[in-house]
Order: sequence, then C-alpha cells, then structure tokens
Amino acid sequence: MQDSASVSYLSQREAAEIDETLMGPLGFSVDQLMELAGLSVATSVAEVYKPSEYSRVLAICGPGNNGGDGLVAARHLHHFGYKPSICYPKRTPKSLYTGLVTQLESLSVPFVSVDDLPEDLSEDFDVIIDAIFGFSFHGAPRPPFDDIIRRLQTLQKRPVIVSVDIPSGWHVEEGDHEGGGIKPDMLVSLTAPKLCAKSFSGPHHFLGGRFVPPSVAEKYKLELPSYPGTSMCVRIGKPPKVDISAMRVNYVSPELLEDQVESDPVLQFRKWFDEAVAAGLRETNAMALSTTNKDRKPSSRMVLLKGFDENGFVWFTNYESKKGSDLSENPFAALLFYWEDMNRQVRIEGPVERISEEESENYYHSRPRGSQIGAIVSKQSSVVPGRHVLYDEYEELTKKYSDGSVIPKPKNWGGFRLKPNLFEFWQGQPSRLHDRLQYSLQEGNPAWIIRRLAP
Ligand SMILES: NC(=O)C1=CN([C@@H]2O[C@H](COP(=O)(O)OP(=O)(O)OC[C@H]3O[C@@H](n4cnc5c(N)ncnc54)[C@H](OP(=O)(O)O)[C@@H]3O)[C@@H](O)[C@H]2O)[C@@H](O)CC1
Ligand SMILES: Cc1cc2nc3c(=O)[nH]c(=O)nc-3n(C[C@H](O)[C@H](O)[C@H](O)COP(=O)(O)O)c2cc1C
Ligand SMILES: Cc1ncc(COP(=O)(O)O)c(C=O)c1O
Ligand SMILES: [K+]
Repeated sequence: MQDSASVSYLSQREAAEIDETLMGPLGFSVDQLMELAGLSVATSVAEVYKPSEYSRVLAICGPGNNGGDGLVAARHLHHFGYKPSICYPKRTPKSLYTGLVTQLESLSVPFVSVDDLPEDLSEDFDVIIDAIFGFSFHGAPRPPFDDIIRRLQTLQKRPVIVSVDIPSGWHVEEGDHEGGGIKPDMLVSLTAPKLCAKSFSGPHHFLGGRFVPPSVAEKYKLELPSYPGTSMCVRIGKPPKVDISAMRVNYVSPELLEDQVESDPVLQFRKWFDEAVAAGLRETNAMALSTTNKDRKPSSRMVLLKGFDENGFVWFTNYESKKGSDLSENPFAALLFYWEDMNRQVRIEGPVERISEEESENYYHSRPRGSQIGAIVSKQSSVVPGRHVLYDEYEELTKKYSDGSVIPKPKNWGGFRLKPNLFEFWQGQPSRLHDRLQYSLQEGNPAWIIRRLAP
C-alpha cells in the first residue's frame, strides 16, 4: 500500500514519450506491453471483484491501445473464471488487434454491437471495463463513444466501472474538469498514473505495468510503489473503507465425507498438509497455539510446526516465555491451522511435554546462525526498554561468533510435543453448512472414533 502523495503523475506528453522510449530504444514491442497492461488490469479486477459475485464483465474497447488493453484484460478474465463480453465498435485493422479479436472468438467470448447494448447496463453486467480512451484522448468524445460514455455517466451503484489508465472522457491532465464525467469505482493506472488520476476519488486505485526499467524511472523521476511478490498490480492511494459487518466469504469446496477420510487422523493431517503445501500456501506450518495458565486464563499466539508423526506435533520456543510458563502450569494445549485458500481448518488438542535436550540441540543447530543468536538475545516475553537493547547484544554476539564457532543453545530454549487426543478437520461449505469431522479417543481404546459435528 502506498500513500498517493508519494506517487508521481505523468503529463500527457511524458506518457507518450515513455511509450516511445519503451518501444524504441528499450526494445519492447507494443504487443508485449499491451499483454502486460491487460494482465495487470485483469489481476486488479480479480483482486477486488471476485468472479463468484461479479462474473458478468463488459469490456468496452476504443480504437487505440487503451482498447487493446481491454481486449487482453477480457481474455485473462475469461481464464480467471469470469464471463466477459466485448463491445468493440471501431475495430483497428492491424494484425495485433485482429489477433486479439480472434483469440477472444476462439474462447467464444461474445461481441456485442452498440445497438444491442441494453440502455440500462446494470441489467446484464456486474463490471464494465472502460477501455475506450487512454492517454492520447483529446477534445470531446465523438460517436459512437459519446453515447456510450453518457450511459456510463448515469449508472447507479451496479455495474461497477473499472477504467483502464484514464477514465474515458476525462481530460488526460485536468481530469473531470467540467464535472459530470464518468465516476469509475476502480482506476488501473498503467506505467505511472497520469495527472488526471489526482482527481480520482473512487475506492480502488491500482497501478499496473510492472515493466518500467530503472532508466525510465530515473529520467522521469518516477516515484512508484514496489509490487508485492509476483503480483502484476499494486494498490495505490487510500485503502478502501469497508463495512466490517458485511465482510463474508461464501465457501465452496469439495465435500468432506466420512468414507473418504483416513481412519488415522495423523495420516489425514498429512494428506491435507501436503495438499496445502502443493497449493503453494505460505507458511502452511504456521499454527495458533493456545495455552492456559493456572488461573485458567487462555492465551494464543502463532508458532511454527517443525515436525509431526504418531508421537505428536512439535514446535520450538523459549521455555521461560509466557507460553512456556503456561505449559508448566497446565500441560495441555490446542493447535489450530487455517489454510484459507483451501477453506480448511484443523484443530488439534492434547497434553504437551518437552522434547529431549538432544532433539532440541539438533534442531537449534540446524537453524540459521542469526536465529540462533536471536534466541540467546531474546528473553522471550519479558519487557525490553527499546529495540536497540536487542540489536546491541545481537551485534556483540555476531562479532563473538564470527569465527564460525558453535553457538551454544540456551538452556531455556527447546521443543514441545503435543500428543493429540482430539482432531477436527473442517471444510468450508456454502450457506455455512460446513463439513466437520472430529476424531476422538476413548479411555483405554487406541482406535479413533470419527463423528460429524454440526457446523
Ligand atoms: N507504456 C505505456 O504507455 C503503455 C500504454 N498502454 C496503453 O496505451 C494507451 C494509449 O494508447 P494510444 O496512444 O493508442 O491512445 P488511446 O488513448 O488508446 O486512443 C487513441 C485513439 O482514440 C482516438 N481518439 C482520441 N480522441 C478521441 C475523441 N475525442 N473521440 C473519439 N476518438 C478519439 C484516436 O483517434 P484520432 O483522434 O487519432 O483519430 C485514436 O484512435 C494508454 O492509455 C494505455 O492504456 C499499454 O497498452 C501498454 C503500456
Ligand atoms: C507465523 C509466526 C510464527 C511464529 N513462530 C514461532 C515459533 O515457532 N516459536 C516461537 O517461540 N515464537 C514464534 N512466533 C512468535 C510468537 O507468536 C510469539 O510472539 C512469541 O512466541 C511470544 O509468545 P508468548 O509471549 O505468548 O510466549 C511466531 C509468530 C508468527 C506470526
Ligand atoms: C520468536 C520466534 N522463535 C522461533 C521461531 C521459529 O523459527 P525457526 O523456523 O527458525 O525455528 C519464530 C518464527 O517466526 C519466532 O518468531
Ligand atoms: K479508459
């Protein structure tokens, strides 16, 4: 997230110049940039408007490259699970554009003529991609775009409008200077926002076009946010205001049935764990650990699972931390995994023991040296007067052990193992009618009992 104040804006001339530089000396082709621009638009749309609620997309494409971005975005949205339609009244007879049209036709994406568009666009569409005019727009819109823009100006809340680079009809630099222009809900600026974007007041301003080389950024003194991870887009401007009470996801997942799960919950856990890893989830091994102290007061925090088998589930920490002290007062705990992208939750409960010193030694020395020193420095859960206290000691110890000698494990650092007597595998389902399969043990019987619980 970036504050809009620290992002730079381009004039119309600068935008055109950057375009020429990219496609001249910097060796890009227009097809390439258009593909990346269109993909950025599609990923921005997908970040805010999920296909489960906003599947019907109309891309209105103008005669220039902005229209091309719209055609590319529509193709990606199709592959993301949306149902796009295209309105492309003034087709450009160049091979780049005819190719994009052929690609869409081969996906059976419908093309709608202006005459066939419903007067009230909200009936048939959830999202309108405004890819009519980009930074080369000048003057007043000519037919047939004048009429389409008029219809976009009078839309109520739905469908939402996503403008590509420039809200069509707005002056590229002065924005909606006469008032009464379209009011997009989302603006996806490409390369860098144009001056008109300063007057964009909708809830979602994104930047796309992750291809700007440093020489261009330096020449035009571009201050741009960094793109997270492998993302093609990044939100700029203020985070959206949300109604917390209306935030909800309707989970849709395959059924979780009694006759499909493993009879051994550890095997079932392994299956789900492996699936979560294969799905590329971040920190699949992160789990909430809940403990209680002698006064029965609960406390939760995240820790990393470092191993599991039929003997139990292991994590490492400081034995003198809050959790360490809770566990010495009450050696029972609950673990919780939430694998959001898979609509899955796993609960595990049982008694907890310290693992052997030897196991802890072995694990401690397998960690990066910085983390080993960190564990010495941190008297976990105690009050620290300032972060410099930690960093000064860290520096000192880093110097001390710079010869590569063994860093001794602090006595108070080591592993815990929870031996489960209860598991629950939860799979989110529509209308909150989730699947919950609980595995429990009965006194003196090693066989797990599987029961379905009401959601
Ligand atoms: N790095 C980058 O910069 C990248 C840029 N990319 C994209 O390119 C966009 C700029 O594309 P662009 O230059 O082709 O111009 P764009 O605005 O689409 O349209 C020009 C067309 O509109 C027409 N037209 C103009 N005024 C009109 C009016 N009043 N009423 C009616 N028609 C009017 C004009 O016709 P003319 O006036 O010349 O007859 C011409 O046919 C940019 O915003 C971004 O989306 C990305 O693809 C990749 C990276
Ligand atoms: C994803 C994640 C993983 C963590 N893993 C561990 C861990 O494995 N061991 C640990 O001691 N603290 C871990 N922490 C820090 C703990 O959440 C917590 O701040 C710390 O252990 C002190 O907790 P306590 O004061 O309740 O004992 C992790 C934090 C996060 C967010
Ligand atoms: C305080 C603390 N200790 C230990 C760990 C686990 O680290 P490692 O994976 O190096 O064992 C973490 C992980 O976040 C942590 O924050
Ligand atoms: K546009």
